[in-house]
This record gives sequence, structure tokens and C-alpha cells, in this order.
Amino acid sequence: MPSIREAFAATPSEGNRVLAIDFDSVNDDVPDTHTWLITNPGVYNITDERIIASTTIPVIDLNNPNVVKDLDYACENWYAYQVINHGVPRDVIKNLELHCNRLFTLEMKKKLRAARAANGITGYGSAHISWFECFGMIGSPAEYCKKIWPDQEDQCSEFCDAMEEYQKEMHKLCAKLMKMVINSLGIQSDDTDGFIGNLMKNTSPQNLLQLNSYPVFPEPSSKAMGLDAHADSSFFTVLHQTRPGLQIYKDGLGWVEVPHIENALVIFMGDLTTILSNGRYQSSIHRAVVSQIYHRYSVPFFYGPPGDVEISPILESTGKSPMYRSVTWHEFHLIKAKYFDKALESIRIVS
Ligand SMILES: C=C1C[C@]23C[C@H]1CC[C@H]2[C@@]12CCC[C@@](C)(C(=O)O1)[C@H]2[C@@H]3C(=O)O
Ligand SMILES: O=C(O)CCC(=O)C(=O)O
Ligand SMILES: [Fe+2]
Repeated sequence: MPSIREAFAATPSEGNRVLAIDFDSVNDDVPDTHTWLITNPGVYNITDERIIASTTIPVIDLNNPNVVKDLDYACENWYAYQVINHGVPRDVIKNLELHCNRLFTLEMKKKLRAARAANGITGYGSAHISWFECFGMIGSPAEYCKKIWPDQEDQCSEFCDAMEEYQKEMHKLCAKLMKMVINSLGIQSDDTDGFIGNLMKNTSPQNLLQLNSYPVFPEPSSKAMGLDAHADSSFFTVLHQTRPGLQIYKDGLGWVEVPHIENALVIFMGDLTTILSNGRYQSSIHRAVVSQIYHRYSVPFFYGPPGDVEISPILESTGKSPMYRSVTWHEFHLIKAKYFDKALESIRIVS
């Protein structure tokens, strides 16, 4: 069975790959190419297949004066949490959902006009072993919109505006969260801006915004996976979900279902934060399952540094020697493509 990475790289435009499936044309019998039973055994050494609905991951109120402490607890113990009072206006989120739905309900032939290049990360893509399609963009999606809606300038600019508006909000929220993460890793408040400025080379990096779509799966949902177990390689990822379907893995518990809370956003710690925190905040292993009843959308914003900045452990709060060698995000993407779940292990300093 291919890894999610390989599946992800499969673009519908490549001749040697399975073509994008026209989700609407499948009634009951899903072809074998698109059924996928359980999480790839052995990936991330996952042994516990229990699904837990009764426990909830932390919900953090960003207006709470104790927010940094709450965040530290959540990052250290859960690796993922939800935030409320995050400051992203409701109408910006509703508009994002509207345009997400407009895009994915187009005919397949229109979506394919914006197909991503082989191994590219922007444009329309689908992974042939999951019941899943996505559209990625870095900054303005205008170039792709023109291909999708060649004669509909209005449609094009409305879509772009909605995406750019949401990206702006994501940058604001992520800058705020990043400060708190750095604070809770032991950098004094007075020094945080300087520290982050240095880390980000005083630029605001262009991060990837991705729209994910998981159409109704016509057979029992246990026969397919939407997006299989993985950790993101970002500092952290902010995710908006329209319906339940997200699960995070926690040792000793199994797969914990993340409830859909109106007006909340989900935050996952990513691999670069594992490095930055010298192993104190692990990256969150998560997956998305499909539904036989509803079409689900999710929108991750992968937040990280400029690609060429060296990321190395902050030692202030752990007092230990560095557990990982330093890497740039560019380099780490290559490492991740090669080693996937063993990527962090491969840069570990063995003493
Ligand atoms: C900016 C990113 C983040 C990527 C790579 C690139 C584009 C697509 C992202 C994902 C999305 C699905 C899981 C993952 C593990 C994958 O295979 O593709 C992610 C990966 C990463 O976090 O490394
Ligand atoms: O759809 C989801 O809830 C998860 C998506 C995700 O993990 C990703 O795109 O990296
Ligand atoms: Fe993810």
C-alpha cells in the first residue's frame, strides 16, 4: 500500500497514474482503487485502533488571561487543541465555505483545468487511494481561477477575494499563536518579537492554504479513509472543518474524535515545532475519515518559516542538549518525502 505522501503526489494529469475519479458517477460500488480499509499498519508505530468519542481535546479561549499556560498544557499533552475567540470574523469563514463548495461541486473537467503539476502543491489534486480531493494555493489563486472560469471574471474575483481575505486572517492568527508558543517555550515576553523576527528573517512567509473535500462515500465508511495518518511538517496548522471527521492519535487512548465546534478552529502542532521545542511538543498524528451521509470540507493553513531558514531547538525550557540537528523547511520537505513517519527520527542527534 502506498504511503499517503505517494498518494498525495499523484496528480490527475499524470499519464501513468489512476485518473481522478468522478465522485458523482459512483453509485454503490466503489472501485478497489478508491477503497482503503484501515490506517497503514505500522506507520508511526500505531498499535491502538480504538476510536474514542468520549474524551475531548482542549478548547482554549484566546481571550483568557491564562492562555499561555493553557496552551503549554495542551501542546505538551495533546499536541492538538481547538481555539475559540480567535478573532477570525464569522463572515470570512462563511464566505470561505461558500466558495469551497462552489469550487468542488463543479464538473470534474473544469476542476482538471487547474490540475497541479506533478509533485506540485498548488492547484487541484486528488490522491487516488483516498476518497479525497483538494485545491492548494500560496497567496492569490488567480492563475488557477482564470483556467477554471475563463469567461467568468466575477466568479474568479469573488473566489480570489474570499481566499485572500481568509489568508490575511490566518497570518494574523498564526502570528499571535506563534508568539504564545515561543513564550511558553521559555523565551521571555520582551524578547519574543526579536526572536520571531530573527526566526522569520523579518518577512511574513507565504504559506500554503488548502481546501480539502471529502465527498459522500457511498459504501460503509469503514471501507475507506479520507486522509490517512500523518503529521504535518509545519510549525503548526490551523484547520477549519465543516463537519466531524477528524481524529487525532493519542498514546494510550487511540484515535480521539475531534468534535465539530461552531466558531472554533483546530490547531495541530507540526514537526518543526517538535524540533523547535526540543521534543517537548510532539507533532500531532491525525487523520480524516469519510462519511456515508455528508460531504465534508476542511481547510488547513500550514504555517511555517521561510523555506531557507535553519530551524534548531530552543534550549531555554528543557535544559537538555539538542535532540535534533537544524534543518530548513525546504530540506525537511525532502526528508519527509523520503522517510515520512520516520522523518524526525532521521535528523535526531544520537548521543
Ligand atoms: C506545505 C505542505 C504540507 C504538506 C506538503 C506540502 C503540501 C501538502 C501537505 C500535505 C497534506 C497532507 C499530509 C501531508 C503530510 C502530505 O503528504 O501533504 C502534508 C504535508 C506536510 O505537512 O509535510
Ligand atoms: O480533513 C481534515 O480534518 C484533516 C486534513 C489534514 O490533516 C491535512 O490536510 O493535512
Ligand atoms: Fe494534516
